[in-house]
Amino acid sequence: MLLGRWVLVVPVKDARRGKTRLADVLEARARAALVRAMALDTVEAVLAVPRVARVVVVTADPEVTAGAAALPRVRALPEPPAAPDDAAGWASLDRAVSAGVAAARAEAPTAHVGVLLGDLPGLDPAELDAALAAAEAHPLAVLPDAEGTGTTLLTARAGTALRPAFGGGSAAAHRALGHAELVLPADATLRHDVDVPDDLAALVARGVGGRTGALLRRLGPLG
Ligand SMILES: Nc1nc2c(ncn2[C@@H]2O[C@H](COP(=O)(O)OP(=O)(O)OP(=O)(O)O)[C@@H](O)[C@H]2O)c(=O)[nH]1
Ligand SMILES: C=C(OP(=O)(O)O)C(=O)O
Repeated sequence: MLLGRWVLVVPVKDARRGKTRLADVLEARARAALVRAMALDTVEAVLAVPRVARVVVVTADPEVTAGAAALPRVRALPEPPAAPDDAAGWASLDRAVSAGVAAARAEAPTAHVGVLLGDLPGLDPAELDAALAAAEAHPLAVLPDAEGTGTTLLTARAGTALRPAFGGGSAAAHRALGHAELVLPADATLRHDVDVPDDLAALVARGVGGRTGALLRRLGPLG
């Protein structure tokens, strides 16, 4: 039985290729471990949201797949095959998101669908619950990241098609595609994805827990 009316799609890049913008402060193995820890912490926070019935994780990463599949109400979907235009930029992320949305719609045709990026390890489930409640007022909605340029959450109500346009400037691109902007304070955990070393430092300063917190404590001072 559905707990809520939402299915959330969480895309996670193969950890061995992820978070390249953290390369100055973390070596490759630590970075891959961080991508995995952040992704699974994000999924666990989503599972704690009463409005969310199920989660679809789209990834080519074997450890994220195994970790996600071990969680209740989570389906791990393999990354769709690459296409020639992937090298040009964000096409592979949009393709992964679209595959996840299609799977969500096939599993639960009457559910609303949300896409949440998989690098929000400090996420407060109550904030996501409130944002999804607000999103229910709109056929399509977008929540910009803390800088206001990217997207952390993209939603489509049941029966409304979702066309993703992730990548640089995606908040404006999603608004142009008809997504109503959700308004949350700039310090909302839902707006704070981890992209660059300063984001990681801010996360540590706020006192992140879970797998990500344990890993960062084990790794010691960054850089
Ligand atoms: N499945 C899938 N997820 C992706 C892909 N590209 C990005 N993501 C995920 O989308 C979210 C936002 O991506 P970014 O912030 O650019 O993360 P990233 O690509 O690991 O970081 P950089 O290498 O620093 O650009 C993260 O959860 C990524 O894991 C992709 O091609 N496939
Ligand atoms: C892909 C995106 O994420 P980021 O800005 O975190 O790279 C986006 O915001 O569309």
